[in-house]
Amino acid sequence: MGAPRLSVSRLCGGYDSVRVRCDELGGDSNSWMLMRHIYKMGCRRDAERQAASVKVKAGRQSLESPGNNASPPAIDRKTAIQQALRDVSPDKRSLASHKVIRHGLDRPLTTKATREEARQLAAAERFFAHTCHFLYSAEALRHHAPNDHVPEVVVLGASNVGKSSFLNALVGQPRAARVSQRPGRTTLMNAYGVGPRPKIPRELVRRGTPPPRHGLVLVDTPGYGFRSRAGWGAAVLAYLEARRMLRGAVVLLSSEKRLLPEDRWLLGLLAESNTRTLVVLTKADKGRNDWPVRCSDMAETLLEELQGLDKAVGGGWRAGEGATSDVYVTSAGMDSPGKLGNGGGMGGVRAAILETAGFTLQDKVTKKAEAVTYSGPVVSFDDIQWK
Ligand SMILES: Nc1nc2c(ncn2[C@@H]2O[C@H](COP(=O)(O)OP(=O)(O)OP(=O)(O)O)[C@@H](O)[C@H]2O)c(=O)[nH]1
Ligand SMILES: [Mg+2]
Repeated sequence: MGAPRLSVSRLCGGYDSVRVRCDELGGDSNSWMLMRHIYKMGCRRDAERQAASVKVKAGRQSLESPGNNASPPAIDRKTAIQQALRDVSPDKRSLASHKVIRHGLDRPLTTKATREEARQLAAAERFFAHTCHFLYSAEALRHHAPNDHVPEVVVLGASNVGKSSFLNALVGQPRAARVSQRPGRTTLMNAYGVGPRPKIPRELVRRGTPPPRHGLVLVDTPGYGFRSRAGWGAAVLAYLEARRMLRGAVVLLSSEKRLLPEDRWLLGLLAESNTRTLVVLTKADKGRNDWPVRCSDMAETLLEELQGLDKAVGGGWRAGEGATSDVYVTSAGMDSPGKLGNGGGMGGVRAAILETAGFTLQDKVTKKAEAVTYSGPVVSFDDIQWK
C-alpha cells in the first residue's frame, strides 16, 4: 500500500484555511479536515482574524454590557435596534436614496457610511460602471469557460427572489440578465464580465485563449425551490465544489418572505465548504412602509442562523480577510434604468462584493496579492512545519 495521501480539494475563502478530504487515511471518504495553518500561510491571517473577532466582540459588548467611564451608557440590543430604526425613514420611497443599508452583529440597521467607506463606495461604483458583458451560459460544470485568473462571485437564491434583477442593478444595465415575474426564468448558469481589464502578463494566459477583458466574473444561477429545475443541485453544487477561481457567494433572500429550509441548507453548505458568503435581503420596497423593522427582524434571524452555522463548522467561516458579518438590504427593482443607480443599498453591496472577491478598495480598486495556491505534495497535519 502506498503512503497515505490527502487531497486538497480547493483553496477557498480567505486562503486562511484549507479543507482536506480524508481519502486514504482510513477515514470516512466523505469527511473533511479543516487545516487552519499550512506551511508558509497562516500567521498574518491569524492575527487579522483575531483582530476582526476582537472588533466584533468589542462592538457587541458596547451594546450588551456596561462599558468603562468613556463608553456610552449600556443599553440592551433590542433598545439599540429600536433607537437605530428611529433614524431610518420608514417611507419606502426613501430606500432609493440610500447607497448602503446593512445590519450587523455590532451595529443595528444603518444607512450611514463613514468618510472612508464613502471613498470605497465611490471606488466600487467606478469599477462597476465599466460596461458589463455576457460571457457564456453553462448547464453543467464542464460547460464553464476556463478561468485561471479572474475572481468569480456566484449569485444564489430561491427562484424569483430577484437574482437577475440584482445583477442588473449591480452593473447598472437593466437588460444584462433576463428578468421575469414568473419563477424559473433563469435556467442556466450565466456568467458576466464586470469591471476594467485586469493586467495579466501575456505569458500567464492560457495558449489559444484571449486575455480576460474584465476584472471580475459574476455568475447568475437558476433559483431553487418553486418551479426550479430538478438538475439545479447537481450543476451548482459541482460548480461550488470545484471552480478554482470562485472567491465568494452572494446569497439572496426575499425580505417579504421567511427563511426557507432550502435557504438554511444552502447556507449550511457554504459554511461547510468555507466559501465566503455575503447575505443580501432583496425586495425591501415590497409591502407596507415598515421596511426598516421588517428587514431588521429578518437580518437578526439570519445573523443568529449564520452564527450557529459558523460555530457548527468550528468557527472562522464568517471572519477573516475580505469577509463581512453584515446582512445587506436592497431594493434592486427600484434602481433607475439607464444609469448606475445607487439607490436601494446597491452601493454597499458593490463594495462588499469586491472585498469578498479579494480586491482592496481605496481611491482605486486593486487586486490583493493572493497566497500561492498550494498544489504540491500534501503533507499530513503532523508534518506541517510551523512558523
Ligand atoms: N418590488 C421589487 N421587485 C423586484 C425586486 N427585485 C426583483 N423584483 C421582481 O421580482 C421578479 C423576479 O425577479 P428576477 O430577477 O427574475 O428573479 P430571479 O431570482 O432571477 O428568478 P429566477 O431566474 O426565476 O430564479 C421580477 O418581477 C422582478 O421585477 C425588488 O427589489 N423590488
Ligand atoms: Mg433569474
